[in-house]
Amino acid sequence: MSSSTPALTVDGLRKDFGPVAALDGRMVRVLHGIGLRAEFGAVTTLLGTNGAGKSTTLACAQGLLKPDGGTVSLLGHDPYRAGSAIRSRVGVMLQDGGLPPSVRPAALLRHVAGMFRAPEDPAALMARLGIDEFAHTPIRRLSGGQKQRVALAAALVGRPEVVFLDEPSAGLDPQSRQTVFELIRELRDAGLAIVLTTHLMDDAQRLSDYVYIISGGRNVAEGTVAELTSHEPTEARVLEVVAEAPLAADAELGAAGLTVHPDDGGRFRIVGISTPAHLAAVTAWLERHGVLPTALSMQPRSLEDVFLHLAGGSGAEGATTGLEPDAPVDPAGRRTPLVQRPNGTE
Ligand SMILES: Nc1ncnc2c1ncn2[C@@H]1O[C@H](COP(=O)(O)OP(=O)(O)OP(=O)(O)O)[C@@H](O)[C@H]1O
Repeated sequence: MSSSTPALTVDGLRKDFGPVAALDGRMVRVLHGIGLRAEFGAVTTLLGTNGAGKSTTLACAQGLLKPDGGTVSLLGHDPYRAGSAIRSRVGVMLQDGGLPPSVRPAALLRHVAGMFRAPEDPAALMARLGIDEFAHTPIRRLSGGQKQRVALAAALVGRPEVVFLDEPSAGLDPQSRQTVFELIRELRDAGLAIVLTTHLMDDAQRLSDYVYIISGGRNVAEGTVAELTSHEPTEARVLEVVAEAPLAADAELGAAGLTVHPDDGGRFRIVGISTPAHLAAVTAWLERHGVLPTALSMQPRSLEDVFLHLAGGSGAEGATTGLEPDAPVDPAGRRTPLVQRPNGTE
């Protein structure tokens, strides 16, 4: 990343919600000291499971929510207090769009463009994003993916310096997703700071210059995709063996740190980190069982492998690190499981 002043700096960000009636009126802490930087000319991604705290972090970074601790600097200002001083320089695409249902996309984009001194040409933006096909249909009649494209256009029409995109590919078909990705890369190349959230590994891996993985309202890892997927040389590659033989699971392989994934077609895959010891364990096991694999490969570790490892080996959807993100806050600021009662509240 460049050494110039970042577009966005977040340090030690804390956010509490409540009081929550279901928790006897206690507050819940959802952000526990999040830190991040977003540079101009880069796509910075907040990657996390549902409920990790991505949207809350973005809302604080945009000045929509007041932090309960820590600092946020957006274009050199505290966004919560700066108001109009920075609003025209920031584009925001919210989850669920927040679009007025009875307005038509063309009218909406012309209206939003009219609020800025040097906006994009709404017609050109609509053509680029394929909105012209439904430019005169009321927003409430549009599909989720069509609304998503209108929301993106509304975020970009003012020619912002920083753009916040919350789950930008949600609901898009593959072609629209490709168009949106190309546009995001172009904006990045034109020098904009792009901050996006996603829980989709593929989006993060394809788009990001720098990734912050957050879980339970905390930073758990950060780096470029290359750094995150390869900074541990011994864990940089994933070992995969495919064989056509009925097999469910194997304790011997499990003990060696390898997992067996059967599929419907009677094949199975043995997956693990490609250390020499694992390779030796697998080949010895194959020999003992008289199985000749149809494929044996060592692949680069993907962002998903890193993420699942950090999230405790469960699926990306709903993976946790052991404590729920909205667990109550104890007096010392530590999260506690929901079943336990803290002695006090904040
Ligand atoms: N107003 C609120 N009151 C209480 N809890 C809230 C409130 N807003 C968010 N939360 C909780 O804060 C946590 C973080 O929510 P947030 O929307 O930031 O997560 P996220 O990572 O963006 O998730 P998703 O991918 O599902 O959008 C969640 O547990 C959520 O239930």
